[in-house]
Amino acid sequence: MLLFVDNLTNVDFSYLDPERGIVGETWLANIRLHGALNDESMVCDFGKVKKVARQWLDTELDHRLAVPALSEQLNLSQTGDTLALTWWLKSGESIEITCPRQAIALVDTDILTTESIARWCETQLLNAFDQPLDKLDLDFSTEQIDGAFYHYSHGLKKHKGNCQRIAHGHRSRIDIWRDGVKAPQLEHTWAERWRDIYIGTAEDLIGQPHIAGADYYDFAYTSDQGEFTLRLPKAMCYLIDTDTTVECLAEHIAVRTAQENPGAALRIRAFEGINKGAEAYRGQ
Ligand SMILES: Nc1nc2c(c(=O)[nH]1)N=C([C@H](O)[C@H](O)COP(=O)(O)OP(=O)(O)OP(=O)(O)O)CN2
Repeated sequence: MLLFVDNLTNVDFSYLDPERGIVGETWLANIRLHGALNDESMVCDFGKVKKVARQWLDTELDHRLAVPALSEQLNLSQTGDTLALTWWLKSGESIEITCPRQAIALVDTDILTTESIARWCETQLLNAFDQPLDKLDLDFSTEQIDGAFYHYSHGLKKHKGNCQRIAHGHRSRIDIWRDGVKAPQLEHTWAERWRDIYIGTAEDLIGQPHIAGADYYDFAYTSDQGEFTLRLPKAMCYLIDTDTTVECLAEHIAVRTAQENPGAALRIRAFEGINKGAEAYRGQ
């Protein structure tokens, strides 16, 4: 018998890609369990399926940076609870991160895709259920977005929860109205500006080294979970003067769009992942 739960949960995280760098993602998880009926005539109680699978995904993938542990482009070392990694990009540039172990999902594959991450999750999720199952399938899908969206990564050092991790991210829709009319051109400007971007807070910038012909930004902060550092090519970053909560991002988009469109009445609706976000206004 096959049991399914669609839209089980969504995971907001980032992953390392050889060309795109750090990619912020929001994926919807769907699960299928194969097994015999128990004495309640169920493969597994839906309540238990949701609780076990959501808890595992929330702990092991959500708000982490997923790293392909078997890739030749990765150098990884662990000292105590601190992981240090260098990710070599196809361009020859690199990304360097040090952070607490809990901020990273080490996926035993050489390339990260929806499929390879799903297979990794399936193996471990099967063990998370304290009952025999013949098979467990997981698949990830993305939100259907007709208009513009961007993938961004960030870290909120003041957040008490897992958003303090320096490189977790989101796939987020952006809606903009100019003088009361939907403005796809302005939305696409932001989608392009924030395509696969790391949005950094200027006060977390501790250096701007020039290494082997490339310009980098160094970010660092200490938060409740420990010390975080991140070095990445300047071209993969966008600096803002505030924290990077979605409230601040909506406000930033409003300010810059107003500067670029003097006199326009603007309504900015910025999402963080799926179904949530913040609005900011100018000239209304
Ligand atoms: N008002 C705000 N609250 C939070 C913000 C924010 O910008 N403004 N940001 C975050 C984090 O960036 C986090 O990544 C948000 O992810 P989310 O998965 O939605 O957070 P939760 O864990 O609270 O939600 P789940 O439904 O459990 O996934 C947090 N808050």
